Amino acid sequence: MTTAPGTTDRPETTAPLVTLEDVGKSYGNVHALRGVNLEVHAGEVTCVLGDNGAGKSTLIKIIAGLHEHTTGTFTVNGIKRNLASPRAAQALGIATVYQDLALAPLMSVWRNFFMGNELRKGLFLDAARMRQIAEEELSKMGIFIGDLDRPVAGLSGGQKQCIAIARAIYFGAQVIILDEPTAALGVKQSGVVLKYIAKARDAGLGVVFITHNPHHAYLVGNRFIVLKLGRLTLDTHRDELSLDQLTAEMAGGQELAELQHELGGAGSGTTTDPDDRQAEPTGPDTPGVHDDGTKGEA
Ligand SMILES: Nc1ncnc2c1ncn2[C@@H]1O[C@H](COP(=O)(O)OP(=O)(O)OP(=O)(O)O)[C@@H](O)[C@H]1O
Repeated sequence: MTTAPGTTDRPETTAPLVTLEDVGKSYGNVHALRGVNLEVHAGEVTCVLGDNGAGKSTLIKIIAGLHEHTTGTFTVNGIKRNLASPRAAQALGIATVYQDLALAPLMSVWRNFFMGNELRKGLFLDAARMRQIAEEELSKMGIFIGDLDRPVAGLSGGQKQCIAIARAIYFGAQVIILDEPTAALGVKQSGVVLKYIAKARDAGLGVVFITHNPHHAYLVGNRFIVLKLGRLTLDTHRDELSLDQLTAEMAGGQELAELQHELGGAGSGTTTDPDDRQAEPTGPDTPGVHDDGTKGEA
């Protein structure tokens, strides 16, 4: 399985590739993001965790050039930006691998690898060169697919994610944003993808890894931010955070504790009447959750 990032060194002497400072985004009167800070450093994985509706997609879309932020500053390589399109983001070395991958299922592996960047020899596609480069690049990343003429539809979800990641790296990404790349995968395939995330990190890219899964995040992450209803509820470095703490944060420690109290009284009928709290058990604290409900040890 993927090894956790080997060092706790923080290469913060290098300037961040991407910085968001106090960034907000509103859709009309819906505040999807407020006051978000985030840094993406070369050779690090920044994990963005959060429940449905937390604002993860909005955050990706700002960095990927799909939406402009409404407040705060967004900086790429030290220059303030408001990216007008995904092409503008790509030109700055920011690549995004979406869940649906934008692969053409019936086309071959090598055609997909070069999709939109085809090599030509005169008027014709230079199929031999594209096939050869795709093979070399995939094997550099330790991805062995066999026959690159086969359509990508026949590949596993993990292999498809890896092709999309390798393609982004080959075409010059410095920052790669991965939108829940393990969400639809089983344990084994998730492991394959996590390995390539670690490889991209070790190759010096700045990786933004969006996920619901704290276990996956903790295997490869250097920095962790948790979003809840558009605000940051956690922003920390790996050496200041245990997996248990990250899991508790994701599970919504306080809410879970409250829910557990409510459900604990289910035998006498579920009620949220505050007067009923007198009947709550006065035994030991809820396992796994501290009084403040956030960073308990399981
Ligand atoms: N185009 C839009 N117009 C209006 N509201 C939007 C739009 N896009 C997102 N929102 C709202 O912004 C908030 C954050 O949504 P967002 O999709 O960024 O969350 P998310 O964390 O990616 O959720 P999920 O994991 O379900 O994709 C939600 O309340 C959502 O309804």
